[in-house]
Amino acid sequence: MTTIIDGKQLAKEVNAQTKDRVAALTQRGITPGLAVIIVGDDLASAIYVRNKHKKATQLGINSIVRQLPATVSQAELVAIVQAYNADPAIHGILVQSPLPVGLDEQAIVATIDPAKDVDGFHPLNVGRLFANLPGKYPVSCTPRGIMTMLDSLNLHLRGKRAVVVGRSRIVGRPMAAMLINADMTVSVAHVYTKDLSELTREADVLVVATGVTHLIKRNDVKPGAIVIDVGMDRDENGKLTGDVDFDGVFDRAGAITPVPGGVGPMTIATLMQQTVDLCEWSEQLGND
Ligand SMILES: Nc1nc2c(c(=O)[nH]1)N[C@@H](CN(C=O)c1ccc(C(=O)N[C@@H](CCC(=O)O)C(=O)O)cc1)CN2
Repeated sequence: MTTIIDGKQLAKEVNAQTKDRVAALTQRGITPGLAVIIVGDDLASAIYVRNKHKKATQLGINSIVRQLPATVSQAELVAIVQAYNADPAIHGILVQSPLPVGLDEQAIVATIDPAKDVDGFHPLNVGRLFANLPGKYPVSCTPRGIMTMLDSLNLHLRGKRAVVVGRSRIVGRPMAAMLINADMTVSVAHVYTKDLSELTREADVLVVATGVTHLIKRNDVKPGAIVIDVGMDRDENGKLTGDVDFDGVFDRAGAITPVPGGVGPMTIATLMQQTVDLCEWSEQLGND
């Protein structure tokens, strides 16, 4: 029987733990602080940022949302990041992606203090992840949330085959690194990959993050595979759907994430978890 991996329920469990950790910090006179910078008027980004603010506030995190006009200059944006870098009440800083055309997102992310890089996008933290360095550092929230989902299934990942479809900075690349670090044999497919279906059919764990509606169909999936859908696409009726044809794949997979209600809620829960990690690490309170 196929397991539907309930991201909403798992996010609730992660958030409950985060709330307890925030309460313990608050008792010691420390409140985790999160600064979210959003530039321009992209509707989807505005909704995601509102959801982050709402969740952070519910958990007792001090959340600051800095809304900036699309006309803000690169230098002004860098100055704002630097001010949060210097603010001891702020433990996590993120710049909502995408930024309007004309702003250099990579350059701005590189000005975030790596110890406050709650998205795990700073080149230093990306390098640490890819080198599988020991120690405490933030990593990209969506793939970290997916690793939490895989952990919840109590699988034996070592030596199994993983295929990641998509090579984005936010999901595909860090996902591949985390799966390699979990001792899986990992392939990364992308728009130039030939015979995609031949590759995906080998996957014990298939992660799809392409933005192509229903790219993955029943015959692209190995029977019993774990299928993780990171897609957030709109079908012809405007309904939210994923990169995987859920109805076609459902009874062939061993476990599968729905869209909505799968990976998305885990991204925000992991962001909150990581804000508290950064706060604890800065106070040297975190466990190994
Ligand atoms: N700085 C960042 N920018 C972006 C990130 C990120 O991790 N850091 N990820 C995405 C957007 N994102 C968070 O920022 C995000 C997207 C979607 C969801 C989510 O919960 N989706 C719901 C459905 C929501 C809907 O109905 O539209 C779900 O899947 O159930 C959470 C976070 C790009 N930018």
